[in-house]
This record gives sequence, C-alpha cells and structure tokens, in this order.
Amino acid sequence: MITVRAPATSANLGSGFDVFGVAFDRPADIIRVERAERTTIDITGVGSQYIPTDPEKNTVGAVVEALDAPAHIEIDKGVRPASGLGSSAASAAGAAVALNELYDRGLSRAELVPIAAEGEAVVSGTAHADNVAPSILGGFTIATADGVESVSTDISLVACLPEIAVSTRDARRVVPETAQMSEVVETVGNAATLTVGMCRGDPDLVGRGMDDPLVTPARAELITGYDTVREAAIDAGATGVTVSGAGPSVLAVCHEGDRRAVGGAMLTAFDDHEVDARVYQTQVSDGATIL
Ligand SMILES: Nc1ncnc2c1ncn2[C@@H]1O[C@H](COP(=O)(O)OP(=O)(O)OP(=O)(O)O)[C@@H](O)[C@H]1O
Ligand SMILES: N[C@@H](CCO)C(=O)O
Repeated sequence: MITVRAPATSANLGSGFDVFGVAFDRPADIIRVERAERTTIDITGVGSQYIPTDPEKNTVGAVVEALDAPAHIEIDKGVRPASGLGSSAASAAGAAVALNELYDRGLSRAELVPIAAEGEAVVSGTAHADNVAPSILGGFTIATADGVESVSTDISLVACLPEIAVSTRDARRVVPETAQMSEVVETVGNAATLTVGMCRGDPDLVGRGMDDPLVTPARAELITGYDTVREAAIDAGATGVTVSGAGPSVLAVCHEGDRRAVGGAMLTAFDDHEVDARVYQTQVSDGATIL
C-alpha cells in the first residue's frame, strides 16, 4: 500500500486565470492505494457524502485510466469539495503520485501534472492544471500548454472558506468570452508583477499583482459579502485579496505577522452577512508527500 498526502491549493491568484497556483501547508487529502483487479473507491472525511465513488465520476478514476493502474483507492478528504481550495485536484494529484509509485511507472512530478489534470476535466469539463500543478510540485506554479514551472517561495496566505458551495463548472459559466485590450494589458502587467513578487518572496508585490479586471468581478458576485470581506482584509493589513480558484473561498496575501488579524477581519465580515466561515492561516508550501 502507498499513502500520499496531497495539499489544498489556490488557483488563479486573480491575474493568472487557469495558469497560476500555490500549494498550502494545510488542509490536505490523504490517498491510499493498493493494487487490485478493478478500481474501487472509498471516501471518508469532510464533504465525502457529496463525492461520487464511481470511478467514471471521481477525479481519481481518470488518473487510474491515464496510468493504466487499477487499484483500490481510499480517499480521506481534508479539503472540502466545491471550496475553491482545489479539493477535486488534491485527490487527483495524490492519486497520480501514489499510483506512479505503486506501479513503478517512473514518471517525473512534472509529467504527472497533465495526467492529474485529466481528473479536473471529469468535474469541470476542462483539464486545467492550475490546482494539480501546485498540489504535485509545491510552491508557486505556472501551468501552461507547454509545461509547468514551480518556484519555492515564502509568502504568507490566509484563506477564508464560507459555508457557501460554488462548483467550478458553474463558476466557469460566468467567465466572459471576450475582453477589452486595455483589460488584457492591465492583467498581463499584474501577472508579471505577481511573478516577480513570488520570486523575491515580496508580499507587497504579490498583492499588487493580484488585481484582475477580467474574471474576478463576475466570480465575486457568486460569493455573498465578497466586497465587504475583501475590504476588511485590506484594512487589517492584507496586501492583496482575490477569489480563490472558482470560489467561494477568498484568498488574502499578507506579511506573516498580519495573518491573524486578516483572518479575524474576514470572519467578522462574513458574519456580518450571516455567513458562517472558517479560516486557514497558511503559507506557500511543499507539494504531495509520500508518507
Ligand atoms: N476526489 C474528489 N474530491 C473532491 N471532489 C470530487 C472528487 N471527485 C469528484 N468530485 C466532484 O467535484 C466537485 C468539486 O470540485 P470543484 O472543482 O467544483 O471544487 P474544488 O475542487 O473545491 O474547487 P476549485 O477547483 O475551484 O479549487 C464536486 O461536485 C465533487 O462531487
Ligand atoms: N482555474 C480554475 C480553477 C478552479 O478549478 C477556474 O478558475 O475555473
């Protein structure tokens, strides 16, 4: 049996829609795999009642197919589904790393990224790799059609997860199909600024580079209280705030010493809108680990 811990992630970071991602140190999914004649899936943990065990419908099933690695797979969910914290991706990433080891396939971590991304196509219709890349490789990742880059960095994060469900499939329907050139220019500038900030470990630059006029405004409307939560986080010291992945989680970047205040302010702001929420004070961290 092989056991892997695959962390939650946040994709997009505002200006890097479908490209940027970061790994968290927690929460995480634990994936256990054992060789079997045919694939079966058991799921426990947070939100497990909402996740299909049919391999055709679970993200890990597509990974089994791609690696030709039938197995009995136990998924202990630490990352709530439909959270914007890469829940579906954590399972797919963990399964890719675990099955590669179990069947001795010899693929590199970077080679496992497009394989795990096949799992994302099962749930959202698109094989976007911006959550599976950081969950497998760790750090800040840039996933494009040509490959994936990963940078280790020391950036503090606060993710606030409200008791609202937003599915990636639904949130992709509100993404505009066209953009003004001025918005594209602004987004490219911000994405470049954010990348430099990650490479320098500079939370001010990362925060400045998170603004995005293209996708985030439409997504924010799916999250009750988003504008108030964003403002409260900035007032408490966040250097940048955006929708985490497809939402509903809200991601803030800040200096390490401000995490507690930022998290508290976000919780209070959601509470003002009568929305229960929980907060993860975290930082950009390592990817999947074989236990
Ligand atoms: N192994 C799995 N873990 C979690 N969700 C899964 C899994 N397999 C299938 N699903 C389905 O995927 C959906 C959740 O994925 P979705 O992409 O909407 O949320 P998320 O992964 O938390 O968000 P995001 O990608 O925005 O960070 C649910 O409908 C769930 O039933
Ligand atoms: N890039 C994806 C991440 C969520 O899975 C999106 O925003 O739709």
